[in-house]
Amino acid sequence: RLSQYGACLIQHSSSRVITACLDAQNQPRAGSSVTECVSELQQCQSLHFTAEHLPEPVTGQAGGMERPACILEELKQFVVSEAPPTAYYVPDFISEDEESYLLQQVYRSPKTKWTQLSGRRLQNWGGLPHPKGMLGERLPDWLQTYCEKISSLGAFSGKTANHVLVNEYKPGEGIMPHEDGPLYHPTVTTISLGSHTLLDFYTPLSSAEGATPQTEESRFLFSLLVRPRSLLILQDEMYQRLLHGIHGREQDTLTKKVVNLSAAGAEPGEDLNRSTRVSLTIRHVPKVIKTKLMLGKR
Ligand SMILES: O=C(O)CCC(=O)C(=O)O
Ligand SMILES: [Fe+2]
Repeated sequence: RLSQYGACLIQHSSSRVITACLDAQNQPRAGSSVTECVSELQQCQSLHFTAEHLPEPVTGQAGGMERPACILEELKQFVVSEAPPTAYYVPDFISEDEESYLLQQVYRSPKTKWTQLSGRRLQNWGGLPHPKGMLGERLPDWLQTYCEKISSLGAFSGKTANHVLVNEYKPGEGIMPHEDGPLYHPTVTTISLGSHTLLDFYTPLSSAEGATPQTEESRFLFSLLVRPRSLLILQDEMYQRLLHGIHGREQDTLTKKVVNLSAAGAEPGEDLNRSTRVSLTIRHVPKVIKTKLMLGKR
């Protein structure tokens, strides 16, 4: 379907919806043309079609006013309404069997895939994001499957995720407050394995001159409880403005500052002991330099 804005919405037989020429909020990007939409759709790694497959653009009053459905429709029930726009928390996104399988694959990877950092270790899959473009590397099937599954929810506006960071945190380990930055489509999706954690959110450092020095404590806003097997999706302000981090603790006491307690099936006052948590951070890097090895494949 083509709206008057030139946004494409393709409904697959499998009920997967793919869009092009939409912005991060899934609103039609003003002025996008049919040619642009076709070219964006062709870049969609899971799709192969040409302009012939597209219907004639809808013009005139009658059909023209209609807006394409938001592709995150089925996710709306999972919005964390107490957080700024937009966080989706999906408990039990994967089964226990899938969790064991994914952990098995993570620990089966060659030792050389791990990079030890202070406070965690990580595996990088898909290539190293770079301002000039990422030298794309084919993802292993066990990650590709989940990239496709999450992308089919519309998390990346019709694009398919092509980059995965695997982080491993032992109890007491964490990650400093940071932004994920501009090399990614502004959506981050995370599957948690093995243990819960609290993801903490912070206001950015004020750049105002003469502002009183801000501490991490004064910039802290709230936390999200992420349970094993859950999926977390962050976009809009949650991605673009706030910083996120994980405090290195061995135990978490849940307070009202954890804004998704009920969705995560927890109560204020509860204590949770951390064990080893492995997270899959799944994102889309728009700028990719295709290598010979990738051409003709995905
Ligand atoms: O482990 C997590 O959930 C967060 C990881 C993260 O923030 C990152 O890799 O950028
Ligand atoms: Fe991050």
